[in-house]
Amino acid sequence: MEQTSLFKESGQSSGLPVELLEYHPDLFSETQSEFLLKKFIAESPWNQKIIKIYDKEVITPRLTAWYADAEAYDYTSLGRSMPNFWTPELLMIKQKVELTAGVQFNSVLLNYYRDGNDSVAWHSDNEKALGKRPVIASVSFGQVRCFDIRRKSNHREKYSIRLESGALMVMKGDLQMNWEHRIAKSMKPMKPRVNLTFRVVI
Ligand SMILES: O=C(O)CCC(=O)C(=O)O
Ligand SMILES: [Fe+2]
Repeated sequence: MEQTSLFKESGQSSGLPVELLEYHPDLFSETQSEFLLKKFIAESPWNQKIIKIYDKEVITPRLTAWYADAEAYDYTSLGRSMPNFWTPELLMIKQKVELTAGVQFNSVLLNYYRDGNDSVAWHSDNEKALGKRPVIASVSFGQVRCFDIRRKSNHREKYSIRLESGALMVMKGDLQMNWEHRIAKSMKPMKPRVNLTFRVVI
């Protein structure tokens, strides 16, 4: 079973070296973030996926939508659904994120956490299609949620970073190789949050 967060809210500094994680608050203003949050919630083609965990089918506790360049991926051979076409808002955000991250992305995964019951379990984004040391740029709109990080080889080595509305976090280097992350459920009342993770799929 998934647990609620064990960590104290530790502010904006993750404590991790910048070679692994960068945090850029206020990439988008409060007004812009509020506008984009509402637009994404209302207009994205949200899916709720069913995944297998230990042979049991479970419904993912959040909604997702994904977008990619038409030529970015051989979708059919990987059994993935067709991506959606970029919207003007996503292209605007992508451009801004690319300037700060210094990488050009060809896809984005949107996650919609409706309330404190929505979450993503411990994982690392180490799919083959992302390459060995992927740069993943994560933009958050809406409710501040805690992003927990733990070392794979020693779960006691852990960090937690509050992802604020309008902020950009860049994950890179060995982060996906040696660390896992999650957004835990919360007992506190939580308003909606939309997160965008820009990726390069190869
Ligand atoms: O919502 C977040 O901040 C994290 C999402 C995430 O880890 C993912 O999409 O792989
Ligand atoms: Fe992730």
